[in-house]
Amino acid sequence: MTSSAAPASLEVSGLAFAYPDGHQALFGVDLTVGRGERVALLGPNGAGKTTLVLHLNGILTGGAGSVKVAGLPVEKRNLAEIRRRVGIVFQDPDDQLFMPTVREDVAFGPAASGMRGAELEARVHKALERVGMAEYADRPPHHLSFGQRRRVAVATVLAMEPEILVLDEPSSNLDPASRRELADILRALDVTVLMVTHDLPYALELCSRSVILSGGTIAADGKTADVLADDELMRTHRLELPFGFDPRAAAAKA
Ligand SMILES: Nc1ncnc2c1ncn2[C@@H]1O[C@H](COP(=O)(O)OP(=O)(O)OP(=O)(O)O)[C@@H](O)[C@H]1O
Repeated sequence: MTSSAAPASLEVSGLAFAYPDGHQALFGVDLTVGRGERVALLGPNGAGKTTLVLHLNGILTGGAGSVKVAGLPVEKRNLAEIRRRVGIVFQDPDDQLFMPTVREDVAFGPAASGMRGAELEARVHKALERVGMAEYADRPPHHLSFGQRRRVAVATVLAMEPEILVLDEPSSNLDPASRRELADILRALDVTVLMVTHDLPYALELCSRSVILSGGTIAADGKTADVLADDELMRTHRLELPFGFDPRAAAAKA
């Protein structure tokens, strides 16, 4: 990288972390995600994926190594700015939606950062448009379907115009049509994406690059079709494709 190039969206270096009970969940993780990349973070249960994600916006701190978001270190003194830059969409949209209307939920983050008036209104409208939910702005979130609530949860994060969008199991509990609609929405975004998922076809559909985290270390990092087609790698890390799914053929068709 030349000195004039923009810093990567995410640079994790040598990140190691043990929980207070002594359980070591990460052992020296290195991961760089360039601006505009969409990367799937795969791995079996207990691999350390959530632990890694919780370090990206400083919910967890205190381990060894470093995390930088667009060049800014994730440290206590920077947390307000880091939380603006790292948008995490959790698996359950109801963890993120708590206001009386969709509009107020999407406005909450930018308003908390001091945005007001027409600028705030425009920001909210743009975020809702990006997820195809502008016409639902005045609805209470609990009157929406699960898939619609997930899209609004994505909008609450997009409204902060984050450097990186982190999605935890974005396809979970979605019917096939909602799953496809969300994929179209995510593909159309011009934002860096890190997607944690057990849904391997969805990873292939959305992310050209996949990283396997297993036992707290990075076990593979490459083109998604190549990672998924490596039977031994997949078996070793307890990753299973749906019966009959051929990742190379699916990638060629996409
Ligand atoms: N608060 C905690 N205290 C102690 N150990 C924890 C804590 N949270 C998670 N762990 C342990 O750390 C390891 C990594 O957990 P983590 O939740 O990061 O895995 P994961 O890859 O996100 O798993 P999953 O796919 O099941 O969500 C696991 O062994 C887990 O039991």
